[in-house]
Amino acid sequence: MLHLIIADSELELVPEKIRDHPSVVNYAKRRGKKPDEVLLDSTYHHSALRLLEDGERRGRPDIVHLCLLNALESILNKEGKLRVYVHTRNNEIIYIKPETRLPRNYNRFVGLMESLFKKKAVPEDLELLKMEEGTLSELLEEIGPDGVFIMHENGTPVTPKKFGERLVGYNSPAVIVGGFPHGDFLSVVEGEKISIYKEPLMAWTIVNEVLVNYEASLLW
Ligand SMILES: C[S@@+](CC[C@H](N)C(=O)[O-])C[C@H]1O[C@@H](n2cnc3c(N)ncnc32)[C@H](O)[C@@H]1O
Repeated sequence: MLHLIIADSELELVPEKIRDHPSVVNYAKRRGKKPDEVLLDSTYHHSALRLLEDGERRGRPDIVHLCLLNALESILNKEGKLRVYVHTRNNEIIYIKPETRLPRNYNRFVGLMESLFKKKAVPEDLELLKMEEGTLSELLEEIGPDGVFIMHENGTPVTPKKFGERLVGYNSPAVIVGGFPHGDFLSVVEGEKISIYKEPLMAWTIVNEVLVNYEASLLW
């Protein structure tokens, strides 16, 4: 079983500091919601983001959406060999049941995340997605992996194929991918840093490469 963690993800409700900014107020009104009920989104809140610390990297629910679509629709997940978690910059953890079918449409995904922030579990009966407070270290402690790998452009260079072959040597490895567009991890955890390409790649590309190469070594 592979544990995939999308870590330090830029997924959050609009922070209090910019809730009365015109870009936020108008956006919330258009969507029939209150400013404290909507996700921060760099596409719509670009001018307000400049007022926030780390504003250049925040408000990227699209990264989480693409990583989750790729992971949940993977052969590895369909074979029951994958668990996926999202850890956010504000130390929330989203637990996702493998049978979850996420909306393909981005706007519907945003609506789903907003209701998860509000209710802490969606749908309330099945709890396919559940949100709890927790740091990345606490999540790792709970999972108890026998290997921790941090995907990082400055890590030890390994080809994707060789990395897949290495991962199958573990019973339940954890692989951490950054759910942010620029810069480095905010969380500090122990683990082996791995680079699978000479340049930085998008988080969802790394997710695909890791899952496909692990699957190839594990199943075929
Ligand atoms: C878009 S990157 C993060 C931003 C990157 N530091 C930059 O400034 O361009 C998102 C994540 O993908 C993973 N990643 C990106 N390139 C990688 C590479 N060449 N090898 C391994 N992981 C990589 C890392 O986990 C990283 O945190």
